[in-house]
Amino acid sequence: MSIASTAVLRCRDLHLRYGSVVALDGLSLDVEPGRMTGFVGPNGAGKTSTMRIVLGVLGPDSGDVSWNGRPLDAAARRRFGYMPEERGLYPKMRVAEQLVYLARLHGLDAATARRATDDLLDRLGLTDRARDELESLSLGNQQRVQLAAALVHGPDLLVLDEPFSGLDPIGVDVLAGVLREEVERGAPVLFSSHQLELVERLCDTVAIVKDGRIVAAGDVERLRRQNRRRMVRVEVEGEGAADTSWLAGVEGAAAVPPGSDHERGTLVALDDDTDAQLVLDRARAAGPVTHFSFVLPSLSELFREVVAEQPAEAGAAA
Ligand SMILES: Nc1ncnc2c1ncn2[C@@H]1O[C@H](COP(=O)(O)OP(=O)(O)OP(=O)(O)O)[C@@H](O)[C@H]1O
Repeated sequence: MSIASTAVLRCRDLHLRYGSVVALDGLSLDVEPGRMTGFVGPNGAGKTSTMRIVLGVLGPDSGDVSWNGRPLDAAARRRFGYMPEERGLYPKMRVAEQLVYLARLHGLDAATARRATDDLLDRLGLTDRARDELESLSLGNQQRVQLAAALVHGPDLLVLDEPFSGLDPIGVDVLAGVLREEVERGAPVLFSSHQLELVERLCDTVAIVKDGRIVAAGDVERLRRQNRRRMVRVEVEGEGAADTSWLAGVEGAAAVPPGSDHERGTLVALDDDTDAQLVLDRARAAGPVTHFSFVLPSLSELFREVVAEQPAEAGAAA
């Protein structure tokens, strides 16, 4: 798709208030072609508000949104696919019928709408549910239909508000596979999520928002590498990850609480001037060291750091 291959969404200096609550406080965000962008941040940080502005559901108090270098207008928005936070399909309508209907609303002719529907139901593993009423499907399958609704007109850009919430691992894999195909087809994807391991696994780019502003953004791997905080993973034979007593007394070294992405051994965060060899010496005193390596922080660790670090200047009443 020639248009989508150069497609870029730019949000610049968005401000939005709900009464006295500052929801967006100068938020700027790019969604680049060929990339899956994860939009993460604490509850109430401004993700849904930003997405609603992109889709024209809300207007910002100030700031601009452009698409391919031009101010975003209604015609361009009709070519976007949106999965809102409040899922809004018809519970009593049959799955395929509803998708065909939505595709026709987007201007597809009947035959094309039916083809697009069949194709999507197949990709999302829902072919055998095509004739069922939406409300008879499990919540996870209803969510797959929601994604189908955002995709049925072959959009130029996808904006998805927590598309993975509540899905089982197979549902996650199915949705992730379809989204990856969409990115490869030429439609960049912006999705919000609180599942940071998932974002790290799926996304090329991440934008971290806090108090209505972006506090870190860019290539996920580069952000992890740029992080100035050094960490080592240490495994001491016979010592469980939870037992970090051997580290006691090493100044400028702190055990990071175990998480699912670093279950083996102990992850130790080092201050700038702490010598990692001191940690190794202490570990060897506790027992044979079976593993010692420097590791990059995970996205979750990065998130905690940038979200905790930035002073909360805005977001409350002004
Ligand atoms: N309709 C509304 N009226 C008043 N305040 C609102 C409204 N919608 C959002 N807010 C406030 O605006 C701020 C940003 O909310 P938003 O829903 O954009 O955040 P979010 O990052 O999507 O949060 P979450 O991760 O919890 O979904 C919050 O302080 C929220 O309470």
